[in-house]
Amino acid sequence: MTGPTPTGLTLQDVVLTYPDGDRRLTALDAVSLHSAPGELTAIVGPSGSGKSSLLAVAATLLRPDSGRVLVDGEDVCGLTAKQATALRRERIGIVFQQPNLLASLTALEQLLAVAHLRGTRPRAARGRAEQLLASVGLTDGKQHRRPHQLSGGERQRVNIARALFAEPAVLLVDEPTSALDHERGARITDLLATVTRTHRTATLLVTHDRTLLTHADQILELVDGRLR
Ligand SMILES: Nc1ncnc2c1ncn2[C@@H]1O[C@H](COP(=O)(O)OP(=O)(O)OP(=O)(O)O)[C@@H](O)[C@H]1O
Repeated sequence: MTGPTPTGLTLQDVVLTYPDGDRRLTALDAVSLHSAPGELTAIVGPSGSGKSSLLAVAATLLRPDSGRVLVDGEDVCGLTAKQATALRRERIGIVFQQPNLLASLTALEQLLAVAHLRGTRPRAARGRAEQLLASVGLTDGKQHRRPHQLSGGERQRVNIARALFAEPAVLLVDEPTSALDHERGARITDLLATVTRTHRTATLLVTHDRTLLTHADQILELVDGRLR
């Protein structure tokens, strides 16, 4: 590529196919996009259009058949499984549809578990975890509650704070509001826009609900694996 190395997340001509009987199904068909640090990019599209596949490729969970995925200018498609795991831990925050929190841990402990995996010193980790939870609105003792003692929206906030713990360059978010009513969904999308700006993440947000996208910097539509 010519010019300066792009920061944030870049996909170049990404093709992804799945086995489909004796043929192959093309889930992503020459997809190119760029999301800069501090930019919220929304991906919308009907069921089966390839949204989850796109996030999986961006997360290095699936390797594309061809094309390139760059995180802060580094091509991540050729990484070994071990390198890809390290990249996800250090550079990529992932927020799944259903908050996959550990039932026995409090909100604070969910973040401290990440800190432990990363080898962050306990005192520094605790301060940072408390600050992050406060920044997503979890104060007044809620940081000491377990998932079943929190609302769906609050659980999703813990999920977002946890994904931000490593100060990732890229934040990937898959239908974060599907289990929430419209108002709570809108507040989560507002929060994602705010953290994208303050943490300077290149954020990809997959959603089917266009009414939640008032804060997106770009909205890309995926149809049959192609971006429009
Ligand atoms: N593991 C797989 N093996 C074979 N085909 C798959 C696999 N995963 C997804 N597909 C197919 O790839 C296409 C894209 O699927 P994908 O899950 O990325 O779509 P999506 O836009 O996220 O859909 P939804 O909104 O319903 O979650 C679909 O035709 C789907 O059937």
